[in-house]
Amino acid sequence: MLSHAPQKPLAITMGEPAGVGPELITRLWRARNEHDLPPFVCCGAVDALKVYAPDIPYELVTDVSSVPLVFSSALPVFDISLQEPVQPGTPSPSNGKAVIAAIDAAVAMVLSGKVSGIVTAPIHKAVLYNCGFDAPGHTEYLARLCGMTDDSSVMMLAAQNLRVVPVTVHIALKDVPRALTADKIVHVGMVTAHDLKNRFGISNPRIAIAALNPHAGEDGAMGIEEATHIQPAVWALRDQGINVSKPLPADTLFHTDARINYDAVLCMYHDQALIPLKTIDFWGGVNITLGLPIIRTSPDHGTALPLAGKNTARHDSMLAAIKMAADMYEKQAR
Ligand SMILES: NC(=O)c1ccc[n+]([C@@H]2O[C@H](COP(=O)([O-])OP(=O)(O)OC[C@H]3O[C@@H](n4cnc5c(N)ncnc54)[C@H](O)[C@@H]3O)[C@@H](O)[C@H]2O)c1
Ligand SMILES: N[C@H](C(=O)O)[C@H](O)COP(=O)(O)O
Repeated sequence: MLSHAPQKPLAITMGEPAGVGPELITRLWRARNEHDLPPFVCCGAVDALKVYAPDIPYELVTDVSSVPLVFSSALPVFDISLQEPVQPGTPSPSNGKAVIAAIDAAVAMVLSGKVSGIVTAPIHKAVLYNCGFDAPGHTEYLARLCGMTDDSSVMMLAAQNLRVVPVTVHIALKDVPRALTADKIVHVGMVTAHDLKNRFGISNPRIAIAALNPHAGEDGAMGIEEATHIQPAVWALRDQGINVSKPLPADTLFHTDARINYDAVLCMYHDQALIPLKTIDFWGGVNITLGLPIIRTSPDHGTALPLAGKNTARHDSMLAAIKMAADMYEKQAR
């Protein structure tokens, strides 16, 4: 790890302590040299980490500037106490506040320039909702912590040869048509084009637009949203110089040859985007929040509660999320 010694660290939030997050963080600290990982600090409860990896050295840090030095010999932890002991696989609502506090701490570190970006381990959303967390997920909560409105950040998931951006995210399917306004599609398209240029180095991003309805509405016979909202958004984005397609039938957008034609697809709802992505590369997929003044990545999987503590959960996606955050920071610093 000497090659990374002077590098600004990343902050990794522990996520749900009863899920697979803490186990993956400790496992990747052990494998830091094998994967040539940049230094990172875990924002979370050292007691949770010890449940999964009692045998590794930990060092509690309050001053993040020590992290690069500590990292080679111990896992640096910005410790946040839990209310209750961790039982792998069984989240405790009493620990919800600590889960949120870990995210708050990591964001404070990145906003003050002490870390280069944040990687978030998965949270158990239903548990957090029950203890007062009123954002749908990290994506919106991070916007709020950055002083922006919830709907200003944009979710993108990236895997090998595919990037998908859901325009509507964590809402019931029945509410999608109402939520899908031309303004929203334009906002998501503008943020996506901007960040593909500035954070991913794609000078003229090609953005495919998925239709909402079968056969892109079949001239109105199978739905009108293409004509009323999606096509007007396409015109508005083109007026801004953004390279977007017309609304395309979603069923033929994701096969191998189709994927060559674009750098990202704007999808109209959560599963239209995430099913192809997680089918093509569940293990390697990374969730990135666009539109923020900070770098944030995350594995594309959730808490996988039944696997927690068994040491069988795969770490590929968490590893890819760490590497992507480091790459994004390097690109930005150039
Ligand atoms: N970024 C996030 O915080 C985030 C992302 C997705 C889901 N979640 C939350 O996670 C919870 C569970 O959601 P879910 O069941 O839909 O998705 P999940 O990803 O936790 O699990 C889906 C399936 O994939 C498997 N899986 C997940 N991660 C794995 C890994 N690392 N290795 C091997 N197998 C793995 C699980 O065992 C399960 O069969 C929900 O509360 C959801 O809100 C959080
Ligand atoms: N929609 C994502 C998924 O299913 O993988 C996930 O819930 C991420 O949400 P946040 O990153 O906003 O927590």
